[in-house]
Amino acid sequence: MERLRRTMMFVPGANAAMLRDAPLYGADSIMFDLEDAVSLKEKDSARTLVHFALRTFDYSKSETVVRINSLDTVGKLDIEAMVLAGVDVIRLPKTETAQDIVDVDEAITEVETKYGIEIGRTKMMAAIESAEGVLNAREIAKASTRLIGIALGAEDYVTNMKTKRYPDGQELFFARSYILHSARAAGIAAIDTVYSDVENVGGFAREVELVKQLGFDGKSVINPRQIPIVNHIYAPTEKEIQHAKEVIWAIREAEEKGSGVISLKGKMVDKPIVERAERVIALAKAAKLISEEDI
Ligand SMILES: CC(C)(COP(=O)(O)OP(=O)(O)OC[C@H]1O[C@@H](n2cnc3c(N)ncnc32)[C@H](O)[C@@H]1OP(=O)(O)O)[C@@H](O)C(=O)NCCC(=O)NCCSC(=O)C[C@@](O)(CC(=O)O)C(=O)O
Ligand SMILES: [Mg+2]
Repeated sequence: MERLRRTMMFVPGANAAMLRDAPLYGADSIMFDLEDAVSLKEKDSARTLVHFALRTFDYSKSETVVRINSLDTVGKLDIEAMVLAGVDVIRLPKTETAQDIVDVDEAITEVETKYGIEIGRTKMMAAIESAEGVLNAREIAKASTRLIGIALGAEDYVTNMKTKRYPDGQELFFARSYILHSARAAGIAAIDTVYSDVENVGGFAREVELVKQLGFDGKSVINPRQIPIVNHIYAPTEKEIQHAKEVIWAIREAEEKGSGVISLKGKMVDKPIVERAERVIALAKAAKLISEEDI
């Protein structure tokens, strides 16, 4: 079953208390930041802190992600420390081209080889935060077999586009759509950007509704208070769960009879409908609306 990534919570790498408490909030992925949330003079100490946090604290209920600095600054040092600490995913910020991904992939391979770690164990994701990055998203998404997803970084993106973020998100429509299509074409996850106004719960909820409707797997969040809002919006309704169960029961019955298509209450049920039903069940299990054994 595909891993759920409804929430990917940024945790500033230089903040020891936040690193310690991060697993308490139930984010699907915890994203330790060594890039923009860390000042230049704290880069080395943040790297050491995150390395030891990964080796010390129990993050096993979440996927661990580290946002590194670019390779032309201290990115290689970040990669070595994080791969050695066993991080699940390295996130490259401000990805502009497929070559950026190939370069990070090679740097990871070098470290895995040096320390006898299985080649390919460390996964990658790319954050796309500029016009150039968006236009190259299709190639970026297919640039490495390590890639588990691509994400929009809207604060940098709107700056590059000489605009700002508006409540209705129209300025992000092309970037969101293109990133989403690129991810789907490559068979990887698409993660939407952060919503920086933590106090604006209504605005955040509207944005989550929109990106869920578009098809994003989930959203980057910056504060634990945003996690239950995303989980609530991504949770299927009782009616959706019941329908998904009926679809799966119907297709199981059809398969027993040697058929891949069946009619349920007058509507055709085939492969894409079954796939959607399976995602509803996975989301319902993650939201603990049904038990693991239920279906
Ligand atoms: C926003 C705020 C200052 C609010 O503080 P407040 O203090 O008002 O928060 P409260 O709610 O009062 O906190 C209640 C309790 O939760 C703890 N707690 C809070 N946040 C926590 C957390 N993240 N992790 C663990 N613990 C946390 C806190 O320590 C407290 O613990 P305790 O004291 O024990 O009760 C704070 O959240 C925060 O710093 N967020 C992270 C910001 C960050 O990482 N920015 C960089 C990534 S974006 C970027 O770079 C743009 C991007 O690149 C993005 C892209 O690429 O997508 C682009 O271009 O768009
Ligand atoms: Mg950014």
